[in-house]
Amino acid sequence: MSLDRELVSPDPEGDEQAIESALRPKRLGEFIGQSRVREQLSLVLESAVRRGRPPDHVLMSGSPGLGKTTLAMIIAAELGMPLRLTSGPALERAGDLAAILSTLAEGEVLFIDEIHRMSRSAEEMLYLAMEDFRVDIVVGKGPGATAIPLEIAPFTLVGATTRAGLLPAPLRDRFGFVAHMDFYDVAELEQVLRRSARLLSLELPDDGGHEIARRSRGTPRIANRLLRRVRDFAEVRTEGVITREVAAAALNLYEVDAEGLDRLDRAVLGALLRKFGGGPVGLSTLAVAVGEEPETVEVVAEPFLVRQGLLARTPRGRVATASAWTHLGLVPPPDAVGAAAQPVLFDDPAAS
Ligand SMILES: Nc1ncnc2c1ncn2[C@@H]1O[C@H](COP(=O)(O)OP(=O)(O)OP(=O)(O)O)[C@@H](O)[C@H]1O
Repeated sequence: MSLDRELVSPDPEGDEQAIESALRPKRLGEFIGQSRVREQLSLVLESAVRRGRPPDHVLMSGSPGLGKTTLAMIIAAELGMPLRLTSGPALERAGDLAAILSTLAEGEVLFIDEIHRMSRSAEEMLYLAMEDFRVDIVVGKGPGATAIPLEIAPFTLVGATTRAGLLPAPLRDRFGFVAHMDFYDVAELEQVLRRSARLLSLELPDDGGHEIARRSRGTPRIANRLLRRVRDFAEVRTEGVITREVAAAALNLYEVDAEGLDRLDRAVLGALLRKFGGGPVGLSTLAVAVGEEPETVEVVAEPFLVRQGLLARTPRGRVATASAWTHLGLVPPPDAVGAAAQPVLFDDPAAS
């Protein structure tokens, strides 16, 4: 079945997950943006194919929805190898990982999403597997425990993390290629949207695409999601064409503002300004104030707010910039961090 038919029949509204996966680019040539990562990766892959050997292990870091899973699938496709998917939280015990590693075929690509959330014992097993293609199976407990070495087939590990800083150095150092995925610019997101609109048979004039792209928080997954919400609006309330006005009206309805900030972003900024006078405030306190987990605030909201120059991470805690005050229609205090000032970008545990 062609991709178009798969998407338009019999029930295209039925399964958003299926649509999202159908919209994934399948080969490196279709992958939009991240030009440096694409070029570097294509060299790594091509030389591996020429040598007939699995390429070095690949680590990808970046915010959620920037295309890490998509790229892992592309790596396997470009190598012509199967892909096995798992995630850090699923590898609670070393045995969970051993069960996967011992059944990998030669050259297979193993993708571990959220690799920073793997258990310590699984992590230690992975060191040996990555380096020597071997695992030690421990039999028995206490002083009588014995490690039985088990050869595994040479494979390529692709790890993805939203928080590269949390990966222990011994693990990070075992990756031969590290790809830092950045937020996409508006023109790149317009390209993503044009491609998705074509696959979904939607009419998306350039001005409509531009309006959705600039509200997509630099993230393809959000661009595709907003496109689906705007499509709903266009189909129900208008003739179906996604003009700039239609896109703006739909996104206002879904509480995505002109800069792309959503409810969580505005809640974080609102709490920072109204409850803490613009900061500095620690991450955990801020998270409690908005009723979210610290990790959600830190991984989902903050990177975009920092990039937009609305929030700064400082050694003393999170601070709102002057632009944050104006964005929420408030008057910045005279000592607010200037919007032009460079935010201090580092994570200080003392500030959390
Ligand atoms: N470069 C790209 N070009 C076109 N579409 C893309 C690109 N990157 C991502 N997408 C789209 O965005 C969606 C999300 O991508 P993906 O699931 O790979 O992100 P992710 O970084 O793995 O996110 P998470 O870490 O939250 O799982 C995909 O369905 C895909 O269609």
